[in-house]
Amino acid sequence: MNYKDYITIVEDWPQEGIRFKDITTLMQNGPVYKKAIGELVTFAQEKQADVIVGPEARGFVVGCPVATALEIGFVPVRKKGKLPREVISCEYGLEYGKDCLTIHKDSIHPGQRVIITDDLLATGGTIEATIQMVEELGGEVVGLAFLIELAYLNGRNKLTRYDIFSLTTYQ
Ligand SMILES: O=P(O)(O)OC[C@H]1O[C@H](OP(=O)(O)OP(=O)(O)O)[C@H](O)[C@@H]1O
Ligand SMILES: Nc1ncnc2[nH]cnc12
Repeated sequence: MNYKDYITIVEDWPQEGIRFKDITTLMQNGPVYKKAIGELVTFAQEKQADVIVGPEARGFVVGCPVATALEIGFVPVRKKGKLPREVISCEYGLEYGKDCLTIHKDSIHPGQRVIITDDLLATGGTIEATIQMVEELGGEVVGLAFLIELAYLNGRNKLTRYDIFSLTTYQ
């Protein structure tokens, strides 16, 4: 399966110079979406994940189906001001801008094996911030799983301690 056939590249969006990888066209194709999620499920299963963590918003469309397939929990990481109970937070930089992520303080139990999922690894800022919060709560990050990796932004270099799985890579 060549997943790139189902991902749409949008030039100069959301700003000039960015080649945006739009996964909505992949998600619209039921069998392809299912196959993509299935590959991430296999990775999470091999890693014996206890819980899946995913950052808003596209991390949800990847992480939630993986969690339900494995019958394990899903923990949302959200942008500041969205989670209703006590949180810890972490600032991070993006390919286009910067932001602050949060996670509920009681969402991860010490020693839990955590897989972090997202649609795309770019600079690695989002995942680095997510890892920092999961580890602060005592979780063990046993793997990182993506649909897409943008190799030219070198996100991997920030994440050398972790096992990374990506379905398709753009050079
Ligand atoms: O590796 P990085 O440089 O951190 O970039 C990758 C992140 O950027 C995008 O999310 P975005 O913050 O645009 O939010 P969205 O999912 O709500 O669209 C994408 O879904 C990843 O989470
Ligand atoms: N080029 C890109 N396409 C889609 N999502 C992104 N998130 C960060 N960079 C991105």
